[in-house]
Amino acid sequence: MHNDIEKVVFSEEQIAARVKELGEELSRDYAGKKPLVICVLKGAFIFMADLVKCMDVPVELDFMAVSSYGASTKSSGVVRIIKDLDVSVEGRDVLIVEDIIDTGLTLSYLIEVLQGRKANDVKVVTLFDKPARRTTSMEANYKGFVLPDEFIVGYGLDFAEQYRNLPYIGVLKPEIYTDDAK
Ligand SMILES: O=P(O)(O)OC[C@H]1O[C@H](OP(=O)(O)OP(=O)(O)O)[C@H](O)[C@@H]1O
Ligand code: HPA
Ligand SMILES: [Mg+2]
Repeated sequence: MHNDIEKVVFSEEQIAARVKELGEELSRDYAGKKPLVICVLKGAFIFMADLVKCMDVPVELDFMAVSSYGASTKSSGVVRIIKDLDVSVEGRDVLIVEDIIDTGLTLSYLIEVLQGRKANDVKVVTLFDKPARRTTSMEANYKGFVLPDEFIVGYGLDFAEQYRNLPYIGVLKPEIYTDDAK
């Protein structure tokens, strides 16, 4: 285990098992369709890679980068598009892949943008959901795990751009956070 980690919340094996279940559910629901699967960078990159390997339908992939957290554990409340999609979503069945829904600001912004671009259907799959911190009415269509109000890292999720490569989900030791801990 990494020295900065206080405890492991989900092991690599627990995550893999849940991702497989989500992939199977999505394969059933998208049977006969060709969804445009959108990865919300950077946090969702590992989840997206593992999830689409468990989806047994033809998928097209694209990537979008949005950011609201910077080097803090709290959302700035301002969502910025850093990298836009390469393809048009008009008339497409879009599946947004997120690592985590916290305040819901990132996703409510993204959904509004994609609906404004006339997607046929916009659904959301998130690996983690922290409903206690919601400031919007955002609800995912598919979710992996529901979490208490704890800042997590690993499996794509960062604190100040670190720890994304940990294969498990963990909570950092309190001394790792600087000014905005808890
Ligand atoms: O529901 P919210 O409060 O909006 O928080 C969730 C979003 O915040 C994180 O991204 P971040 O903006 O930190 O960028 P990153 O994916 O590059 O880490 C996370 O990956 C989600 O996209
Ligand atoms: O718990 C979290 N960890 C990492 N990034 C995040 N962005 C929102 N919530 C989190
Ligand atoms: Mg992040």
